[in-house]
Amino acid sequence: MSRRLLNPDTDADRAVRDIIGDPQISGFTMIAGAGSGKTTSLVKALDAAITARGADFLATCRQVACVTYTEIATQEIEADLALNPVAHVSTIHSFLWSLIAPFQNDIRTWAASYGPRRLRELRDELAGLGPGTGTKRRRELMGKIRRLEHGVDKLDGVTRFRYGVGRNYADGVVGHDDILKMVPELIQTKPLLSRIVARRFPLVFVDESQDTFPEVVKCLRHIAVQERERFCLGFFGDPMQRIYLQGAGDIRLEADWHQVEKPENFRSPRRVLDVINTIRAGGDDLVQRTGLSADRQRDGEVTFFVFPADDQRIERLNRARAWLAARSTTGAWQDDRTKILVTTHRMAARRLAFGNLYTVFHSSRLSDDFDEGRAWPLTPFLGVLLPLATAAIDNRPALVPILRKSSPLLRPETLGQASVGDTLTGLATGIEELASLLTTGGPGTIGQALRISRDRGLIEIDDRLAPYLDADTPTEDLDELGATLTAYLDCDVAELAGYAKYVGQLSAYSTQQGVKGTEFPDVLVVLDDQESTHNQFSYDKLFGIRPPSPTDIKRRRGGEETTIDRTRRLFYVCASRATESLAIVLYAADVSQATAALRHSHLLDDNQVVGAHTVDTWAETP
Ligand SMILES: Nc1ncnc2c1ncn2[C@@H]1O[C@H](COP(=O)(O)OP(=O)(O)OP(=O)(O)O)[C@@H](O)[C@H]1O
Repeated sequence: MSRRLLNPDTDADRAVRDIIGDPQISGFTMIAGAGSGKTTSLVKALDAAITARGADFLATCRQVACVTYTEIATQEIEADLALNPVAHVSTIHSFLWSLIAPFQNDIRTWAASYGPRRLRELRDELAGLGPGTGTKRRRELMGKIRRLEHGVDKLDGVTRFRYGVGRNYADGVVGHDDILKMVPELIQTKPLLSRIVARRFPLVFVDESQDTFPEVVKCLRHIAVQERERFCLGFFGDPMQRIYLQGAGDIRLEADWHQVEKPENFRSPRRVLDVINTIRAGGDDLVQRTGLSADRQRDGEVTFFVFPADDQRIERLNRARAWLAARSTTGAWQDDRTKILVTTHRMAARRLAFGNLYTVFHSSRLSDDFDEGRAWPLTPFLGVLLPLATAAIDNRPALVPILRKSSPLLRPETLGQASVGDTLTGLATGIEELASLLTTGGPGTIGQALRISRDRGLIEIDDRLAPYLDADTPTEDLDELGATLTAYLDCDVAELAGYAKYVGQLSAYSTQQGVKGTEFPDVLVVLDDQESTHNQFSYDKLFGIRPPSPTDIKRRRGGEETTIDRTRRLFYVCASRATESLAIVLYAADVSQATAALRHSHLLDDNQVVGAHTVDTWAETP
């Protein structure tokens, strides 16, 4: 049985079980604070549905659907349910695609109508570009228009549509953005589709409902209203944890829907709970109390640091961690249990020493792929060369399976061309050279590592990169990709290790937006407006260190969301991830002003503020 299912039932769990067994109720919301066990209740609701109706569902090809926000959340919930086939757990995009994929003609008709609509928008945007807009944006738009025109022309010839990240109608690929528009539009205009969805998935539960796209919420609501007695829809979420601007936030109740309360917090120790209740108080009036029995509830540790926003940021953060570890009474702040939350990937890149790689890819079209660890120029390192270098040192038997997949010398058609002994000796030499370059962190460039790998037959170089590997490649007149690749090849190999750890989620660093839904024993939140340069958020404004801008004031007066609201929610998500110890590090232009502002915020009531002097000098104290 899974960890989540082992938790005792709460009143909310019992209420949900009653609701999903009652055909008169077509929906419910469980809107509750951080750590209240919403995901736990969701898993219990799925389990209850499987127990009550699983055999019937299996016999009639029906399932209970659970819609998650991330792929990781999908895997966790599937594991909680031991991959039970009655549950259909998937991200929102996959779920929507599974609803529409059988209706290929409807997809074609929709694309034939949407394509020209989108083309008009793109052409209008291109025509409206001012003389100040760079050629890059102009070219991008022209490329998009060309591809879409071609795609619309080829729609009739597509035999089967499939779902991919980027739209490519000519190849039958319906993109991420299409799915979010197409499925809600089709469901709301074709009554038969609502009926078919309700027939196939009589129960649909949505996790993280606050960040679900409003159009998706609307279309699920439409099914619940149309198919009232055959369908039940449950939303689990917390508006205070909305991270994405386009999220639905609050969910309005239909007349027959129930609101299930869940007032407890099962995650945060006492001091952390006080802090998150204080953060939340500025946004709404939800106050959580602990759901843990007295013998399970701990005090926890909360520490605030205020440091000057100077060039000692990284060193001081390391000193603060060492200082915390030396003082913790619970064994907190060891490397393997600490999570450090920064606002941008760039901040993590600097701290994990891959700042140059970051800069190179962030001035290119591959920036999103870089952040997500799937930029094609780096794939040889992540997939083959770094694992080879590691295996060369401590796991030599692992070398052969890797090489079998990567080395052109070990393909059946090439194997006969040289003696096996010579081939293996050549590969072994290549691995030694590569490992010594990569594991000692150079000195050497990425280009050097790739040349060794190519010349020794460890890998084949991608055709798009190959021309740039040789010294005589002209460096003038490079296009954007050429400039990126040339700069990439010049980066130091030492940068690869930190990058691989970061994208493999093996480092202590995460972005603040990326940790929603998770929890860690020790959480250190870095608040640094200057370094993050993220204009969506401002901790200085949240704490009153900087005044709100005229736009903030105007928006607040108009009842619209401000930077301060967004930042409060982000801060709430971060602080509520800690199960034992929480540290907040605020970097400030004026330390005494920032300390005074923190005191004013009541966050410090029970907690101490530590300054730079303390962490700079403590190690010297005998
Ligand atoms: N009934 C319960 N009794 C004891 N512990 C529980 C109970 N329900 C949940 N927990 C524990 O509380 C923690 C938070 O649970 P969960 O992740 O389900 O909350 P959540 O509301 O989805 O969190 P968040 O919205 O902050 O991501 C987990 O460690 C979970 O095991």
